[in-house]
Amino acid sequence: MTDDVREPIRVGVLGARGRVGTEVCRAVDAAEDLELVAMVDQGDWLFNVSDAGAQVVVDFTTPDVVMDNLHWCVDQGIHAVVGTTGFTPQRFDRVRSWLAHKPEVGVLVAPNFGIGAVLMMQFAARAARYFDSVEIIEQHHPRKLDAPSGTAIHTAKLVAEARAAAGLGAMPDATKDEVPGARGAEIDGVRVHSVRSAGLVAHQEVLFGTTGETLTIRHDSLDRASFMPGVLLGVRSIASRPGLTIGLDALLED
Ligand SMILES: NC(=O)C1=CN([C@@H]2O[C@H](COP(=O)(O)OP(=O)(O)OC[C@H]3O[C@@H](n4cnc5c(N)ncnc54)[C@H](OP(=O)(O)O)[C@@H]3O)[C@@H](O)[C@H]2O)C=CC1
Ligand SMILES: O=C(O)C1=N[C@H](C(=O)O)C[C@H](O)C1
Repeated sequence: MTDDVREPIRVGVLGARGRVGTEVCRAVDAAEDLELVAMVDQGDWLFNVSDAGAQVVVDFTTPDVVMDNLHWCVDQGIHAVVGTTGFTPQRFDRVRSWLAHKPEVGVLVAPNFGIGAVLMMQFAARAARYFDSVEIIEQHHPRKLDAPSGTAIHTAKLVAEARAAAGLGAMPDATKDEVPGARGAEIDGVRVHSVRSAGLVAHQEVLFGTTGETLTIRHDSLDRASFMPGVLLGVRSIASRPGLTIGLDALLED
């Protein structure tokens, strides 16, 4: 009989002193099958991560530094689980080009690691074909750097794809006179409204309307602990998923 005792996965955290990074360090530290080997924040030496033998990096930093971090991880052959926002189709293409030289490396970029948020996006995509109108209202804490949120942008893209596949055209809207910004930002033809207020964490409503009825799909992250089951799932899965994975959806179906 052999003992099936696996070595813990060695994890480095980038953005370790940030709001989410702090929570990630706590969650990794508390997991018996994971070992927190490096905590790196602004001004720290990135090579601490490779020196510590990290197998997986978790990045919750800022949109302006995440690409350099990710490029470094791929070059080092370290898998990456990324929650930082700011990803565009062009950025994803760059990540794919780096991975072409390191086909064994896995990178997961998820706009939202909350399981409820993933379901909210899936439900919104499913509902989209049945409604003439849809608008997204995202609400976040006031220290957030980007607007709209990555989750709102991703939701808008999913909804727009579903509407296009169903042959739906432009949404009804008679607005002629508009104070700039009053109708929100337009992402792939979907209006997105961003609220920033003290007291909030991360919240989103997708509001659908058609003749005589509306449907509101709402998700609330009331605590950053809500992102941790998704982050840990990513950390445990990414080594067996070489290449680029976008969104948590595929991992939830494994
Ligand atoms: N996908 C998801 O589920 C979620 C994604 N997010 C996203 O994660 C990101 C971080 O959010 P949040 O934790 O609230 O932000 P914070 O500003 O609290 O944390 C970011 C941290 O990264 C640090 N940092 C800056 N540059 C570097 C660098 N080069 N190397 C390492 N660390 C660095 C910052 O330091 P300093 O403050 O000194 O600049 C800060 O401590 C955002 O893009 C946010 O939208 C957030 C929640 C969930
Ligand atoms: O900055 C945040 O807080 C969050 N960022 C992500 C986003 O932009 O969608 C995920 C979540 O909304 C929290």
